[in-house]
Order: sequence, then C-alpha cells, then structure tokens
Amino acid sequence: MSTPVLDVQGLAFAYPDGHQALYGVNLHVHRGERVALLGPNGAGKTTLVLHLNGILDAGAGSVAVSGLPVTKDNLREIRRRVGIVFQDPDDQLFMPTVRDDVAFGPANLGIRGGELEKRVMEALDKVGMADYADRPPHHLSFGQRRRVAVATVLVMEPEILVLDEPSSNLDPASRRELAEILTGLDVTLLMVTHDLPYAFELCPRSVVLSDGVVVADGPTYDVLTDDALMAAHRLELPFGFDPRAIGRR
Ligand SMILES: Nc1ncnc2c1ncn2[C@@H]1O[C@H](COP(=O)(O)OP(=O)(O)OP(=O)(O)O)[C@@H](O)[C@H]1O
Repeated sequence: MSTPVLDVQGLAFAYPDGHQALYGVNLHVHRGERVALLGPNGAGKTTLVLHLNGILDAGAGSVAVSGLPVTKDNLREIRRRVGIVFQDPDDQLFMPTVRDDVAFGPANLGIRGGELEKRVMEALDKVGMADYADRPPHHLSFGQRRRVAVATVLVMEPEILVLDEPSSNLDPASRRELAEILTGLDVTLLMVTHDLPYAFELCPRSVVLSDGVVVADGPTYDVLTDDALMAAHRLELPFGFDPRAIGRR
C-alpha cells in the first residue's frame, strides 16, 4: 500500500505532571480519507492532534506525515503539511482583513504578488468567502470566521486537514454549509468531534480513543451501531438520530 499521509506508530505521551494521556496509539490515514476521531472528554484526542504538527513532543513512538517524521528539525515543513483548524477561529484570525489573514501563512513561505493573491482567493473561494476578502474578520459571524479559519489552513495546501470540533457553535444552516464545503474539498481530513451525526455524515471511517487508547477503528456506521462499544466509552447518539434508520452511507 502507498505511504500513509498520516502514520502514527506506538505514540505514548505523559504531561509534565505525570498524567499519561496516550498509550501506544497507532493511526494510519491514507490519501483522500475522511476520518472522525471520537471519544469521551479527556480521552486524549487533543493531545494526539497536538502531536501531529509537533506542538507536543512524543514521549515514545513516532508520527510521520507523508513519510516525513515529525521532529524539531522539520517543523516548518510539517506545519505546512498538517493544517489544524482549532475550535475557536479567533485563535487563528488576527489580521486587519480576511485577505491578510489568509495571506499570512503563504507570505511567510515567501510567496508574493499575483501568486499570493491567486492562492488567497482560491482558498477563500473553496469556503465560500471570496466576497468577504476585504472585511475585518471581527465583523464576520462566528460561522463565517470558522470558514475563514479553514481557508487560512487550506491556502497552505496541506497534506491533511485536521479540524477540532468543526460543527461546534454553528447554527443548523451554517453546520450544513460547512459539511458541504468539507465534503467537497479534495483533501485528507481528520476531524475531532463529539457531534456523532456530523461524523456519520462526513466521515466514512471513525477512530475511537478512550483513556489514551484506540478502542475502535472502522466504518463509522459500525462504530455508531456497536451499542456495547458506545456505552463502554460514554458515546451517546443524540435523541432522534438513528444510523440504522439511515443505513450505511
Ligand atoms: N496540560 C496538561 N497537563 C496535564 N494533564 C493534561 C493537560 N492537558 C490535558 N491533560 C489531561 O490529559 C487527558 C487527555 O486530555 P485531552 O485534552 O487530550 O482529551 P480530549 O479527548 O481532547 O478531551 P475533550 O473531548 O474534553 O476535548 C485528560 O485526562 C486531561 O485532563
């Protein structure tokens, strides 16, 4: 099989206070896959994500992105390859205009002039925000800011797009629009979420992390309909949502 875009092998990590957050996690994601990372509060999902672009250093094991190991020496390239969209868009938007925010990353890579403008507008177009390029980000709605945050990452042409709770705080229409945008992108996607219907809609595959261990990895339908697994790891389907009634996607 081809080299995985994301190759996590035996990853273990303890925080400085001694709390062991990950125990020998293995996760392989191939090009074009859309994978949901599920699990109860405190399972280690954020800790895992923070290893993907080297914000945290593996205690044991390894992480590689398209064959390039995540090490201090190549963080710049790793951070281009792994685009993380954090839960709060305001952590990622700090420039006077939307255009400046989206241009920030590629400008730092030395891209200038027409090429920079082209990339910025293409990224904004992908998230349906091209008409807002000259607006200050703080004048946009939360849902629009989240889409711009996605554009700030897409503009770097990442190998993998990692989203932390992409549907949180979105109204139903914004939630649906973002789902349409994300499923339309030609990118490998890893999505951390507690929103199980969203995982079902967007991600054919789900990985369940619980107490720092991968306890399930398979088709999202199989995960969400495994009642014993779901109960054991505090995963609950919202009232009225029944994957069995919808069927395999
Ligand atoms: N800076 C820290 N120092 C010590 N322990 C931490 C730190 N950050 C997280 N932890 C602990 O590590 C474990 C995993 O936390 P993590 O935030 O990765 O979980 P999570 O699955 O992302 O949870 P949530 O769904 O609530 O976001 C938890 O027990 C948490 O209390």
